[in-house]
Amino acid sequence: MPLTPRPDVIDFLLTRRSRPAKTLTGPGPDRETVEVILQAAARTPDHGKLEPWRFIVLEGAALTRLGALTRRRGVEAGVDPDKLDKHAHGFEANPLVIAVIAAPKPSDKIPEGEQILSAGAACLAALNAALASGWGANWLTAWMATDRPWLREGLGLEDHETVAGFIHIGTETIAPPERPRPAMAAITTWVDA
Ligand SMILES: Cc1cc2nc3c(=O)[nH]c(=O)nc-3n(C[C@H](O)[C@H](O)[C@H](O)COP(=O)(O)O)c2cc1C
Repeated sequence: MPLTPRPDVIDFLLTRRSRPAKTLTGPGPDRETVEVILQAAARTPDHGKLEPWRFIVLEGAALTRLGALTRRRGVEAGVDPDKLDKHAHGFEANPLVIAVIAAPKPSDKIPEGEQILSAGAACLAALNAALASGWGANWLTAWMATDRPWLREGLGLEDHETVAGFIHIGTETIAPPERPRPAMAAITTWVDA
């Protein structure tokens, strides 16, 4: 028996569009909504059920603290000052950020690369759940996602952990124009023999 078609979901997937973090403002979603977004993120294909990801929800003073850390550590790390301002501003100006942590587990069977792919899938699921809940959202990384001193001081990550994505969530101020999408024929090969 075929699955029940969900044309509303297909329509969402074919029209979804991130909202740039720099265009988001407060308020952000309430806790109940964030919990639904996290549940959607955790319902992600995960080979071997290792749960190679976890979530850190950042709000209020935590975002102010991470903005200040980004400015301080970025200067130490030699990041371009204009870029640094953009990166810090993303924390300071957005009401809520979910850090999706890639936390690969030791396994003889599941390669670490597959575990990182699963963390990326969790990022997209969180992003799509936020958009589908009516919030502006953007998946960002930048240098902070892999900078050990930033990750240790900012989020208390262990050495094997990195940030697969910072999912910035807030209220949309302007709808972005559509951006060019791939020419499907150029990226698709049909093989029947
Ligand atoms: C892993 C990953 C990291 C990203 N990091 C950044 C980033 O640091 N800065 C940025 O401007 N866009 C970044 N992007 C791009 C945006 O999230 C997004 O692809 C773009 O805004 C268009 O999204 P849309 O296809 O949902 O409209 C990143 C995307 C991915 C998949």
